[in-house]
Amino acid sequence: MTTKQIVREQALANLADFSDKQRAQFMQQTVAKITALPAWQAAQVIALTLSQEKELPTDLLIQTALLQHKTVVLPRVLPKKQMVFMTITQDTSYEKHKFGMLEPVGGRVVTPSEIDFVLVPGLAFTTDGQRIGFGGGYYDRWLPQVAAPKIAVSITANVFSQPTWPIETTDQIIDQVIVLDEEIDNE
Ligand SMILES: Nc1nc2c(c(=O)[nH]1)N(C=O)[C@@H](CNc1ccc(C(=O)N[C@@H](CCC(=O)O)C(=O)O)cc1)CN2
Ligand SMILES: Nc1ncnc2c1ncn2[C@@H]1O[C@H](COP(=O)(O)OP(=O)(O)OP(=O)(O)O)[C@@H](O)[C@H]1O
Repeated sequence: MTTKQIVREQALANLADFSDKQRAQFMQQTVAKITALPAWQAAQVIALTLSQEKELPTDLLIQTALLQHKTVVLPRVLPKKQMVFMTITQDTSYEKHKFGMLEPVGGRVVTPSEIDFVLVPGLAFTTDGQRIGFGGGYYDRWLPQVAAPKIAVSITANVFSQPTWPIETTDQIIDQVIVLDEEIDNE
C-alpha cells in the first residue's frame, strides 16, 4: 500500500511520457469513445473540464459537444473546496485561477440536478471506479449532489485492478473508466 500522493506523482509521470502526436490521438479517441456512449447521446447538459497541461486533452470533446448543440458546463472553484458549473459558448473567455487552471468568465450557473453527464477528471483509477485527482477533494465533495452518469478517461498505465492506495470514506466511485489505446506510432 502506498499513499495517494505517490500514486498521483507516478500517474503524472506516466502522462508526461507521451508525444504531442500521441496526445492528439488520445484526444480523438476520447471523442470517439465518449460520444459513442448512449448516456452521452441522451444527455443535453454535459459537465466537462478544460484540461490543464498534463491532463488528457478535452478541447476537441468540448468543441464536439457544442457542435452537437449540447449545453456545456465547466467548473469554477469556490472557497471551502466547492465548485460551481457555468455554461459556456464558443465566445466564452477564460481567466487563469491562482491555482493554475483556466476558468470560464460569465455564463449561467447550473445546478447539479440539471446535469445529464459528467466527465470526471482524474489521474489514476481502478477498473471498478475508484479515483485519484489532483488532491483538492473538489469532485469528492461535488459528485454526491449529482445523479447523472460519471465517466472518466485514462491511459492504461494509470488504471489498476485494485487500489494501491488507502481508500477514504469521502472518495466517490465513478460509473465507468474509458481506457485509451496507445496506438503504434508509424512515423
Ligand atoms: N482541468 C481541470 N479542472 C479542474 C479540476 C481538474 O482536476 N482538472 N478540478 C478537480 O478537482 C478542480 C480544481 N482542482 C484543483 C485541485 C488542486 C489544486 C491545487 O493546486 N491545490 C494546491 C493549493 C491548494 C490551496 O492553496 O488551498 C495544493 O493542493 O497544493 C488546484 C485545483 C476544478 N477544475
Ligand atoms: N466530502 C468531503 N468532506 C470533507 N473532506 C473531504 C471530502 N472529500 C474529500 N475530502 C478530503 O479532501 C482531501 C483531498 O481528497 P482526495 O485526495 O481524495 O482528492 P482528489 O480526489 O485527488 O481530488 P479532486 O476531487 O479535487 O480531483 C482529503 O484530505 C479528503 O479527506
